[in-house]
Amino acid sequence: MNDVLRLEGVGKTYAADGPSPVTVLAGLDLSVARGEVVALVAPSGAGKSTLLHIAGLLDTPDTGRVFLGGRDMTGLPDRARTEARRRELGFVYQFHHLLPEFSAAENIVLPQLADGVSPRVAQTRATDLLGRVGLSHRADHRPAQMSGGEQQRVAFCRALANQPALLLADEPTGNLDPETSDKVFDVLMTLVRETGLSALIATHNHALAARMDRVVRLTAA
Ligand SMILES: Nc1ncnc2c1ncn2[C@@H]1O[C@H](COP(=O)(O)OP(=O)(O)OP(=O)(O)O)[C@@H](O)[C@H]1O
Repeated sequence: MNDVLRLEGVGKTYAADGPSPVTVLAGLDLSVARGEVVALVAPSGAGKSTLLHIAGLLDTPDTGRVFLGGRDMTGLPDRARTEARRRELGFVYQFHHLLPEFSAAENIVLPQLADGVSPRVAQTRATDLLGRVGLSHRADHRPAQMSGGEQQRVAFCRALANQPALLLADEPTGNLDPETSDKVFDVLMTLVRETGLSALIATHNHALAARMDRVVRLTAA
């Protein structure tokens, strides 16, 4: 079994016990193979964020199962889910969410220290990643001293610093102008390919989606 992520028959209904329940996902099957980059394309409201939250172990489905690296995550206690999330997943969002009072390098180092990586190894990884995204010269800059595209490139480095098995990205270049978005997306794809990472990347941009290995379209449940 070579899937990094597998969702089997996943369903989610909000306020299932309320007067007007909203079924967002119903019987959804989805998998990401090792080394595969999958685009998730969905009209607004179709459940893209809900799906990424479930895949990212931040939310639980009402029905179905979630496997990470072949291991069934369904029904695991919160602590085990948090542990799996930290060890196996990297997240990138539309906004960078970098810590404003720390430099680019520190933003990449700190989460690693929290995960028990030694300061020397954490610093080496940060230096390597910043070099890969062309930001060696910005290592000591704080987020406010960088452009939007640069901030997002640092966020990519942070997501990869713990060497996750799977990257989950929600509109990773969605807040950038089209030209910058294309360039920054190139950087992300190069980084993903060079590291052999598997990824599930949500985007509204069909041209970007077409550059991934496979496109999964989500329709309203
Ligand atoms: N906590 C909640 N309680 C009730 N309904 C919710 C909740 N969260 C989301 N929904 C509803 O579920 C549907 C899907 O939400 P979701 O955020 O997954 O959509 P999305 O596809 O990510 O949309 P967008 O691309 O616009 O961000 C929406 O109709 C939303 O109103």
